[in-house]
Parts: sequence; structure tokens; C-alpha cells
Amino acid sequence: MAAGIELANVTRRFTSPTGKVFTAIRDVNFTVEPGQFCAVVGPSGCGKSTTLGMVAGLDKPSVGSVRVDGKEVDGITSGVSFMFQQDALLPWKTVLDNVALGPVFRGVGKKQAQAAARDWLRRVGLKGFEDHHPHQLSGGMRKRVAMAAALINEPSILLMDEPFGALDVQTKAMMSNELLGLWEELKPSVLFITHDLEEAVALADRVVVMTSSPGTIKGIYDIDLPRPRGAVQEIRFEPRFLELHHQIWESLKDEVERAHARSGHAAESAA
Ligand SMILES: Nc1ncnc2c1ncn2[C@@H]1O[C@H](COP(=O)(O)OP(=O)(O)OP(=O)(O)O)[C@@H](O)[C@H]1O
Repeated sequence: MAAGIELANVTRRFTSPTGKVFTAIRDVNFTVEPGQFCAVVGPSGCGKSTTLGMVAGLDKPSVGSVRVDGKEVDGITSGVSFMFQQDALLPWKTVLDNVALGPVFRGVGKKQAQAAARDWLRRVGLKGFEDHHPHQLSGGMRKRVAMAAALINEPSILLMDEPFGALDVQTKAMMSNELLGLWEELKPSVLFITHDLEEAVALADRVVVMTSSPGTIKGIYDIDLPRPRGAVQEIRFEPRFLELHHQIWESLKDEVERAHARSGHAAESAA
């Protein structure tokens, strides 16, 4: 069962070793409905990963509350799977054992876990690669393994931090299509962080735009493109896609420019 996510008046401050207080995100409010695909976009350093970490229970807000399935997050959130830009695969284990890891940790017998892993590898198009090691696979194939390893746990929430950020454009589009297909079958709630607004609009039901640092909510947009979306490469040419993309970009571009100008100043003063 998918779980809803609710951030209410969330502020996160960090204190440096010299005692200087830095506000990473301020007064953040948004919700992800159960089974919804929500993308968060915003310039570099605006607090997207910080937000994700609090939903995962890896970090706590300084002010406000983060709720999952109606309950305040306290410790690692259960029912969560992750996908990051860097693969979290164990290089010394085979592809099959990497995918079977989640069920094994949950106490499922090794044989049963491997049978489930085999099935998931087939679903992500990697039948025949069970005995390979991660370094023997392409970047896209490793992403498929990571996707199988995340989804085999049947998560109620899938947290994704630029999962396809390191892939070339074509592989990224293919992985996006596969992700959408699997999400539509399993329907976990998804919180998907990306720099890429096209990717956000093509995939998500809801796009949250954050301001440059300190991150606040600039706008929340519900994406009314029909489901199933079909190939993400094609949806980008639909008039409604272009309209939504244009509307959200108008909101995002000032923040990107502001963050860029600030990092330029920081580089100048550091020089
Ligand atoms: N543990 C920490 N201690 C101190 N500062 C932190 C910590 N974690 C994050 N920050 C700061 O909070 C701000 C937000 O960081 P975060 O990684 O959440 O941004 P982001 O939007 O995910 O960035 P990017 O898009 O570049 O990955 C940054 O200025 C970062 O340096």
C-alpha cells in the first residue's frame, strides 16, 4: 500500500563547527498523495536532498513536521526504497545477489529471495545477466539492477535523488519509460528529485518548485497529462506538455539565475 507524505512548515538549519547557523530550507509545505508521483525541482543547493533525507528519516527538521502515512517520521521510515545518482550496488556481489539483498535482509530465505530476484531481473530486461558483476554492465544496465533492487521490496514510498542524472539522453529516456511502466504496476508514492524540468513534467503528477537557497516552496503544479504517459520522448512534443513546461520554467528560471549569480559571487570572493 502506498503511503502519503506530508511536510508541514519544515525548516532545517545546520550549525557549522564555528557556531554559524545556516538555513538550508525554510517553511516548506507540500504533500505527496498515496500513489502519487511527485517531482521536486530547484537550483543546486536549494535543499532538495535535505528534504528527501527527512522523508527517509535520515535527518530531522529543526522546526515543523514530516509525516508519512499520517505518522510523524521518527527514525528510519519503513517501507522506503531509494535510488540515487550513484549506484548503491555491491561490486563484489553478482547482479542476482544484489537484487536479492533486500528480501534477504528482511529474513526471506535465500532460495526464495533469489527466485524473486530472478523474476525482477526478467522484468527489467536483464534475464541472462544474473551471474554478472556490476562492473561488467553498462550504466543503463546498472540502473536497471538498481531499479529491480529497489522495487523487489515492494516499497510504499520510492525516494529518487537524480537517479538518471549520470546517463546519456537516450538511456535516460529509456529508463524513464521503464520506471513509469513499473510505477504504474506497483503504484508506490514517489518523491523524485531532479534538475531537469522536462524530466519532471514528463514523469510526475505534481511538480514542486523550490527557490534558491534557503529553499522555500515557489510553486506547486499539478500535471494533468493523461496516464499512461507513453514514451517520454514523444510526450515532450504535446502542446499541453509544452504549455506546462513553459509555465513552470517561468517560475524556476529566476531561481536558477539567482543561484547561478550567487555561486559566481562566491567563486569570485574565494578567488
Ligand atoms: N549535514 C549538513 N551540514 C551542513 N550543511 C549541510 C548539510 N547538508 C546539507 N547542507 C547544506 O544545505 C544546503 C542544501 O543542500 P542539499 O544537498 O539539500 O541541496 P540540493 O538542492 O540537493 O543540491 P544539489 O541539487 O546540488 O544536489 C547546501 O548549502 C548544503 O551545503
